[in-house]
Amino acid sequence: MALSPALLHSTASTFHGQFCVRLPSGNFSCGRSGGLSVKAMSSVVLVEKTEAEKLNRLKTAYLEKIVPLLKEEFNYTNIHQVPKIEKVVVNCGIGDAAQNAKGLEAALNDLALITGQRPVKTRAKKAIATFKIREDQPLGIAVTLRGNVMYSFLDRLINLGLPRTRDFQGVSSSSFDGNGNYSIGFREQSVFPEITYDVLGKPRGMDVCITTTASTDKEARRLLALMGMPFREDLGADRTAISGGATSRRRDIVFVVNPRGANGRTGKEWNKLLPYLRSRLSSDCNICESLTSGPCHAIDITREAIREGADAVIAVGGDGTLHEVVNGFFWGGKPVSSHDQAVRATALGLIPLGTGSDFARTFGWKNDPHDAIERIAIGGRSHIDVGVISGESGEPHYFINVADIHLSANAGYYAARYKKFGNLCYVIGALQAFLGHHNKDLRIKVDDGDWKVYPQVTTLCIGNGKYFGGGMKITPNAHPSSRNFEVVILQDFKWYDFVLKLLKLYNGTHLLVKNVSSRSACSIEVEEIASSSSVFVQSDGEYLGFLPKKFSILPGAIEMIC
Ligand SMILES: Nc1ncnc2c1ncn2[C@@H]1O[C@H](COP(=O)(O)OP(=O)(O)OP(=O)(O)O)[C@@H](O)[C@H]1O
Repeated sequence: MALSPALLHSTASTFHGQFCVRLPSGNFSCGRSGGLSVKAMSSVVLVEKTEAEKLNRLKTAYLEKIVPLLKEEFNYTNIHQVPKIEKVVVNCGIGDAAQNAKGLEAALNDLALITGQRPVKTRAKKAIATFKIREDQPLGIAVTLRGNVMYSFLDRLINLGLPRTRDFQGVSSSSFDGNGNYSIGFREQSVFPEITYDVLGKPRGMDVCITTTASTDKEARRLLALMGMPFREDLGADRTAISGGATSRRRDIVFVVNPRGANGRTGKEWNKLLPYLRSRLSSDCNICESLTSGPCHAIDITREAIREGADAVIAVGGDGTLHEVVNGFFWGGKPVSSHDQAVRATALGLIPLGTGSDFARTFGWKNDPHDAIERIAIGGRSHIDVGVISGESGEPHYFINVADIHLSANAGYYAARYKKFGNLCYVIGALQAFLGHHNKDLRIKVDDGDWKVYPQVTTLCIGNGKYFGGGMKITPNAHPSSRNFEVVILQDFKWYDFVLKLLKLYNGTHLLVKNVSSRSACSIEVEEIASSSSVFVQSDGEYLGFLPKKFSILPGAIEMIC
């Protein structure tokens, strides 16, 4: 089951959503500036208009962070398909309402204090003599919340009410109604800080029904979990800090740092970044820093971290470091798993600090490590696809961004020698690769189709991500959560074609150019027609040997911190 980190964190002391309430008696209960202001004067409760119009922080988190996450996770094509909370109905049954007018009034005031909106009385539809109920007799109270008042209530319910519940073990995932609506019952309303003991009348239970626009319970559960709803299953297996102080667990995060990345810049940037990273993450996370000692060391560090049950392994460096960390997620053709079956799957994270850092570009991530740290702090996860390459012999090899064959692979090989020139290294590498380059006839089999001959192939790229070569948008329609690759083949290109079409290659409009073809595929096999063992293959910018090779997609193989 996908586990669900909350996107908001708060404790009672840091919470800013409390109401400022004037009680019927004329006393004020505690409130803060910045919270939603509610007046409860002589039985009339009003949310001040200016306050009600302010954007609630849960609503902001929903719009800015949760909507994109859900859109990607459930592959919604339209923003209107993303589920949202439509309304929250809070109701409270009062059996003795007819005999106890004061009790009814007290319950009305309590619910008004908690929700910020005046409840209505719910009445009997018909008389039942056995229970001494007359028609139209008040039996309870209810309030329907929408908009900002609803978000404000939900925020306090999740971050204050639930964690203050006695012996709280998390809420049940089975209380969905099959149509994406969720209900929770409370034994006492005193879990809300607005109800002080001297104000508290008779302890009363209440039911909260959350109506969402989700069409399935799974989507609704994910929506609520991202809002911070502490589901019991997540608490059991989750090492993530769930919002609300009482239930927080610390995450173990392993940072795999390549100090030699970007010609040594990664190591220097990392040292500057560490104090900020510690101050931002150490309240919720155990931070483990692991510097690589040489090529392939990141693979071993990652495997070890996953076996030890790390919540996330973060690659700090370029695409080469990310590539090694991704390979560390697998061993002997299978995913590596933790010794402890109860912990959630280890997520992959990235602080892009390399020369090209092309994988990050697919997600539109800026080259700002502070943004990356923020993503790690929030901890939102998405399943992403991974490519697997198998050859004639040896272990399968994994890639996350782009695998490519022939000219571009040669260019990458040469570019590695000129990393000190930054992104210019790819241009120098490409020029050098052209010296002595010959286009090759290749035989290609896509998915379960027939083998076909592609004459004069200059380069063939298999994209899980969109970019390579320091920002060249080579497979513009690829996306790591699409469950397939985009394969782009350039045929019969001369060196001057690259010069003339360079701009198109960088901005991703080259697919319309003559001798360029593109298609999606879940697997592709490539071999030379006249075997010369000279057609070079690289994956994520790393050397991988020669053809023949088979490339297959592993849909949703890794959870990535996005
Ligand atoms: N301690 C180390 N000393 C030397 N090389 C290392 C060390 N640790 C890792 N490496 C190697 O450095 C290579 C390049 O690292 P990385 O991808 O992080 O930087 P980059 O090449 O500058 O960035 P990009 O790949 O995004 O262009 C990797 O292939 C990795 O094997």
